Amino acid sequence: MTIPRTLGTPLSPSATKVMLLGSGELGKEVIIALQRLGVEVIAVDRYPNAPGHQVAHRAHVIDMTDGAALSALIALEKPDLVVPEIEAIATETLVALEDAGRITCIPTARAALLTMNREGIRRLAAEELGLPTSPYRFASSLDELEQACSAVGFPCVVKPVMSSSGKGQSKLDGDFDVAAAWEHAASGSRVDAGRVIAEGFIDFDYEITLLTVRSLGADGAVETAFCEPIGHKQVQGDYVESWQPHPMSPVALERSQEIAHKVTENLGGCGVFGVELFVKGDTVWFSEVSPRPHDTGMVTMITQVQSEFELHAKAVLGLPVDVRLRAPGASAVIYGQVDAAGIAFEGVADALRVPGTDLRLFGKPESFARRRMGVALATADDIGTARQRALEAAARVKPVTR
Ligand SMILES: Nc1ncnc2c1ncn2[C@@H]1O[C@H](COP(=O)(O)OP(=O)(O)OP(=O)(O)O)[C@@H](O)[C@H]1O
Ligand SMILES: NCC(=O)N[C@@H]1O[C@H](COP(=O)([O-])[O-])[C@@H](O)[C@H]1O
Ligand SMILES: [Mg+2]
Repeated sequence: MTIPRTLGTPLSPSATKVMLLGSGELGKEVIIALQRLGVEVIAVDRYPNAPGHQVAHRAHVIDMTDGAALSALIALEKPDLVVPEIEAIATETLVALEDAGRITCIPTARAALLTMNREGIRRLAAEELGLPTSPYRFASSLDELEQACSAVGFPCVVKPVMSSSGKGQSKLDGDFDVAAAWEHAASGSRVDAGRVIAEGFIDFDYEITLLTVRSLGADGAVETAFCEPIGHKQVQGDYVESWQPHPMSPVALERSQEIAHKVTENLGGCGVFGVELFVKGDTVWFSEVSPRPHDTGMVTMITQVQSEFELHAKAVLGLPVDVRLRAPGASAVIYGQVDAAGIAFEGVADALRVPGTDLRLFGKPESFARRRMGVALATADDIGTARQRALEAAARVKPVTR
């Protein structure tokens, strides 16, 4: 791992160049944080005018799952750091380039490869690291899925091995649901691997994202820091609300940090990781991990001294980080609600009249009813009030067609 420890001037021969692979709402904020440090940023996504494209020095549109196209773009731009922002990338190409010493991938190319596919990260966590997870089986056909579901038992959750934000995911209450779940998984997979995971349903009290930051200390050794736990609510596998700090028993917090430490240490490198955990009483299960800022972590834009995006930008550049909470707060998602290009947002002023609130509108060129187009943020003295404020602000923003 080679992390640049001096920073140059953008658009000059001394520039420190960072390439984001994926430039959605999360990448946009990482780019803004990097720009503030005078980093030259190259934003890549699968479609033009992605949110991060709009704030970067240069933008490229490629199919990031095409290894040859990815390799050619990296050869053209020669970034000091390659920062994956989504999972659907030709990660084997990243591993090959990193092995050949041609790139430094954040946090590591192996982390990007393992977390792209649920099978990679689940087998690592459960079988190699011995972390507690839901029972699981993998299946590559409807027959295999039927056997997998009866092995893990009902209710269970079926997901494509390659998908995110709940796409292609179903909860099954009995064996009558299996064929529909197989079909749904095929439609929601981001790369058609024809493979799914069946997981036993965990009846948790609550779920959290534990943002875990690996950064370099003064002696050059990697240090691990944990943000306050983020609680969240998911609908159909997609986050709709998050808040920080989520109250936890000392034992559950300690177990969560132990799990997060083990998995992030194994994945290695520097940067922010979003460790997803299910909690019931003092029992904690590992669910999955993003080796990058997490959607539920958008709340940190209002709650923390340094948001998860600033933490990521600093950590990947080998700079010190500060994970302190500033105030309790919450986030609520603003969905597109309409299917149209170039939508407008009414009610923004009304939304910002809710005390303690702020907004992010991502600037996605095309809206879909269930596409995340923005987020409302709120602080308050307690998370209950912060959640109400964020929900109220989000509800006041009305996407309309123009
Ligand atoms: N085994 C399970 N038991 C109970 N609930 C589950 C289980 N698996 C998933 N869920 C619920 O579905 C949500 C989404 O699942 P998961 O994180 O695996 O999907 P994802 O598509 O990777 O989402 P994202 O990319 O947004 O993290 C979880 O946060 C949780 O609320
Ligand atoms: N759970 C992962 C996640 O939230 N990823 C974020 O969503 C964008 C894709 O949005 P889109 O599907 O609307 O283009 C990604 O680029 C990333 O910022
Ligand atoms: Mg998840």
